[in-house]
Amino acid sequence: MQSSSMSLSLSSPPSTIIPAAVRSDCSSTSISLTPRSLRFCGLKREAIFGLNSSHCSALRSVSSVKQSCSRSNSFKVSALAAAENNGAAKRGFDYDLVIIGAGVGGHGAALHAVEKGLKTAIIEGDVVGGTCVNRGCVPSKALLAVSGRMRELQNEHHMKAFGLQVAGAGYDRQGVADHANNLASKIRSNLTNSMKALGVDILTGVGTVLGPQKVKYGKVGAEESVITAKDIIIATGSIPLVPKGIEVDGKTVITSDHALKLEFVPEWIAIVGSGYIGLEFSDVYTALGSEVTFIEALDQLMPGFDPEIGKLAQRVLINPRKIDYHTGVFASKITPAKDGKPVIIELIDAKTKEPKGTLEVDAALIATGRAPFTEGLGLENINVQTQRGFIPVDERMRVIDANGKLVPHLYCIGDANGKMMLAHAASAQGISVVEQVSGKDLVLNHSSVPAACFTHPEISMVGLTEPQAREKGEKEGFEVSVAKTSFKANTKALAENEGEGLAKLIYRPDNGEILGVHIFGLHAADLIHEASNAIAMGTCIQDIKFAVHAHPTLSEVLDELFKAAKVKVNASSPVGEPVAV
Ligand SMILES: Cc1cc2nc3c(=O)[nH]c(=O)nc-3n(C[C@H](O)[C@H](O)[C@H](O)COP(=O)(O)OP(=O)(O)OC[C@H]3O[C@@H](n4cnc5c(N)ncnc54)[C@H](O)[C@@H]3O)c2cc1C
Ligand SMILES: NC(=O)c1ccc[n+]([C@@H]2O[C@H](COP(=O)([O-])OP(=O)(O)OC[C@H]3O[C@@H](n4cnc5c(N)ncnc54)[C@H](O)[C@@H]3O)[C@@H](O)[C@H]2O)c1
Repeated sequence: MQSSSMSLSLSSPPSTIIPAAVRSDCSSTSISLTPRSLRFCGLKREAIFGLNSSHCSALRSVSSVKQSCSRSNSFKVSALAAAENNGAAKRGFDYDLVIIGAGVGGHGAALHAVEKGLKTAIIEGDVVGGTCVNRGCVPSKALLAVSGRMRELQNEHHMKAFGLQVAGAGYDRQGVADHANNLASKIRSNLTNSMKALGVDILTGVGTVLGPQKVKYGKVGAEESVITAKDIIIATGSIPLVPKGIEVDGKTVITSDHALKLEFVPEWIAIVGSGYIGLEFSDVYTALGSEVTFIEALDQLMPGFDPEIGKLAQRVLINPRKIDYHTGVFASKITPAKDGKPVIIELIDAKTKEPKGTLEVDAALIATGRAPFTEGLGLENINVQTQRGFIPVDERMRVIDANGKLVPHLYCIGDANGKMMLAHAASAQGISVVEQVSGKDLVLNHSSVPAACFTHPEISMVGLTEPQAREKGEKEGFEVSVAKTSFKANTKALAENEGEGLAKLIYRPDNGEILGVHIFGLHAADLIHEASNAIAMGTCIQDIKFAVHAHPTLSEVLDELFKAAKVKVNASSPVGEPVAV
């Protein structure tokens, strides 16, 4: 069984390297560069790609915004030129770049490749958009948008506090399901059209790596075509992981693939796993009237989150809702409902494996993690062995073979490499590969990649949890401090009657380096980017605390947070050689 340990905490962040081109672009300059000016100057891509504190000083000087902006214009020109002549690959290959898998990772890589002037093809064996668009982020966020509104309309106390009267809220299940499905279709065609418009060749069928720089594609059993490419990216994603002993019938025992279709709303549903998928669906189901029972193998709910944030989330998202839970237990056997009998779940103690009783429920959602999808990829043709199912890669997403050697010109991004199973991480990894094959060494700093759980309220995070930071501090010999601010003191949150929330900063008091930020509260998923961008750009607390925030906004929660940190007087910024973060 694949464990669910493919969570954020286990990914090993690579060393961060300042790209040579950025170093030299920045060194001849004299004006101050803010995040906003970076964005206007076409440097954003480099900026978000993990420049850490050591790069503060390099980025603080750029010759002139005007000069840099003309650089940005020339990027645009080259993108247009590339779209017009996506027909001439270099050095006798059919393509400069072939991507296998048109999920968000493949899509992000394809668009960037065209911008860089690469003749690009993408091979898709199913539908464009992959998990995120068709069976993941997009439809789930449509359901969560509905659950957020239902929750609000049903909360009489909340409405009364505004002076509002609502006569009772109801929903049409098919209407809700249609909203999710329509959104997925819309985003899928947006993605397809964006690639077509830029001249990416979309090839249909299963892609198989035949050898270095050679791929075949086509329908299994039908005629297949062979193409060559200077570089190949594998972006084949993942599928739901169903532990042994669990029988999924797609009706009463389901995975997220089925749940997103919302074919029925059970009165009582057991959710196996209290990670991202479990939590988000508990928000949806309880808002639509279901009772939920969590079954979680570890000793606490939401084990992947910072423990303090997890505790608060439990107080707000679990305890007051129609949710109960069993922790420290495995669902060892699940039998779907049949012949008038309910779904039967057999529980065992996660440590001793002793039986822990049986549950009878209307439905069970299996949310125990995701397994990488590498079937039919032909990894044996290039001597690559998966590790726990994942394709092994180095920090530059270069594929490593069974002998520990790099496979030339072969990369793997997104869920299939298991570094960070998030849509934006897949896309960012793809962009970093395209930069590399275009001659710029750009390594994604995974510690700067934010994550969010879209419950009501939301949870977001970037970097290390407090226990992880303390462990690192102990090992490397630095002190760790924590600062916190509450949403209760924020005018905008109070105006919205949403004062329940906490932001937590984990940092080094000796030099002001931000190690992690965790937020629970209204719009936490949007608020986290100030912190993640600060980590990516190496902005230290002693600098960011002077940034100005509009009043009254939720962003003032972070303003207060950075101001609450106690960085030692005369702390030197962690400037120096590029370091691993
Ligand atoms: C319910 C749910 C909600 C989620 N919500 C979020 C969220 O809110 N935010 C977030 O960041 N992430 C979220 N995720 C995770 C996110 O969906 C994934 O991290 C992301 O889709 C990974 O992208 P990818 O490109 O690596 O793979 P995928 O999106 O899985 O795409 C892989 C593509 O490759 C194709 N393929 C596979 N093998 C082959 C082959 N041999 N030849 C040709 N094509 C092939 C597949 O058909 C698929 O289209 C969610 C996931 C789920 C399940
Ligand atoms: N908002 C988002 O960004 C978002 C939303 C949904 C999914 N995702 C991505 O999808 C991936 C999969 O999500 P997920 O929630 O399935 O996985 P997860 O790894 O987040 O959580 C799985 C949970 O299941 C528990 N578990 C595993 N096996 C079990 C068993 N047999 N019995 C009981 N409990 C068990 C684990 O301890 C863990 O708490 C995640 O890695 C996440 O990155 C992201």
